Amino acid sequence: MSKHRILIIEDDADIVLILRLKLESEGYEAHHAGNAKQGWEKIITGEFNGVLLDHNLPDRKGVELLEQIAHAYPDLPVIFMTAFSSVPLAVKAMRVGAYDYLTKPFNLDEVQIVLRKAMEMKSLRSEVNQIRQQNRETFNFSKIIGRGGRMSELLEMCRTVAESEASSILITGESGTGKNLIAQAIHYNSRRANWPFMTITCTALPEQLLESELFGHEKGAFTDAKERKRGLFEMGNGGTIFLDEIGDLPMQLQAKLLGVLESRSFRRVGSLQDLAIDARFIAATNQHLQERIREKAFRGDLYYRLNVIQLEVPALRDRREDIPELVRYYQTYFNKNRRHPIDTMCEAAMDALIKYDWPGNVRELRNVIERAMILCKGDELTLVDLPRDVVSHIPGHSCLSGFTLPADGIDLEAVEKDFLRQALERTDGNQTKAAQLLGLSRDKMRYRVKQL
Ligand SMILES: Nc1ncnc2c1ncn2[C@@H]1O[C@H](COP(=O)(O)OP(=O)(O)OP(=O)(O)O)[C@@H](O)[C@H]1O
Repeated sequence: MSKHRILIIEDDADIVLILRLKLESEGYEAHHAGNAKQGWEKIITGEFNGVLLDHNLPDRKGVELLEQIAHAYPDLPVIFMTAFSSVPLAVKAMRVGAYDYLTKPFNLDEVQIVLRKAMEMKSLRSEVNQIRQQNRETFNFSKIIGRGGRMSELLEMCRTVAESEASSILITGESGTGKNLIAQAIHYNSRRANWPFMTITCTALPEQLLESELFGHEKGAFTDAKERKRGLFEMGNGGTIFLDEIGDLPMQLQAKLLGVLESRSFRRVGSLQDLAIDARFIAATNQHLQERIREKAFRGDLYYRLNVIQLEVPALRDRREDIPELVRYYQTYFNKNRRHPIDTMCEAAMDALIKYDWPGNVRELRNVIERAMILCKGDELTLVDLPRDVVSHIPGHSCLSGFTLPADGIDLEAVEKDFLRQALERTDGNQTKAAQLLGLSRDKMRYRVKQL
């Protein structure tokens, strides 16, 4: 690991020497500038991890240079040093962007502690920025596949909603249609992107646990509450709270959630103090909430409160035009783990996928492609690589070849040879075209012709 480079901007040679020795003994690479002009020149030409900046420099006040550095290099931690224990000056330095301050005469251990914390903060900050960047890429709208009419309309709406201030959104659609994906894309493309995206599945927990997951609790609020716990509402403050399977939220919690949405505040279980919340709520369900309202299992008022904006994700069978693009997307995706890529799918197999009803929607399609890529022996996905359910709707699926086995059987090798010969005759010996007629890869065709 390379050493952290620290720049000392200080005109007092004794202090520079002491600092230099201390920094070098702690494994830093120490550099020095004797005035503000030199210091600035070094900063713009060298990659520093931190700066120790004195206030009383011969050519300029340190705090002025600090302001300039903080403006141009907001991620560079500057530790401000002043000879006097001047509280107003230290406050000013912190206000204009110092990471911390030291008053002279300082204890060298203190210098080391402050520097170490600054380096940790800098590396955490760059890690956070990297994760944020990755999330923005992963949850970009362009990663949601489907350019057919219904999907592009929906995605357009999602983009608009993401940029808006809409405080509650309801996403409906069958299981596996991509509600989760859409909720995350909305968050990471909104002004809340740098704040948390908190998610909870309302079916996953018994009522009391769910309540404390959402609201948090005070120490002693119930028997198992050994410590104070921050809930999802508190941790997601500033960001987005995604309530998946909202249709299964117990009635009592529905009333409490409605209270939170209306008052924009909540209380930890066992507390009397209201805490303000500024978050966007996205709820998702694969149930017909209006039916649940009729069954008295869901509150109408909560439904209307959540339903300010409703995004309805179509089932895959209602947007079959997107299937080829999704297949290509997942083939490319699963190719990443393979030594020999499988880039194509025969027409008959694609046709079967387009005609299938996809009760599990995109999730099921993804699994089907993943399985097919594992089972496939050639360089193209074919009907035999698809699960029985998916091909069962093809007429005569039990004999995908379209030929029924005669009662007294056949000579399989003779039949195979015969078909190979017929295919080659029909294509004037062109093996590539003959392979296509037989639904074979070129390699398989070549192998069989050799055997013939
Ligand atoms: N349009 C899409 N493009 C690419 N991948 C998608 C798309 N829609 C869904 N997926 C993928 O399908 C899988 C299921 O999606 P997701 O979990 O978002 O569905 P869901 O509607 O929230 O399901 P459930 O109701 O079961 O929670 C995920 O792997 C997701 O990445």
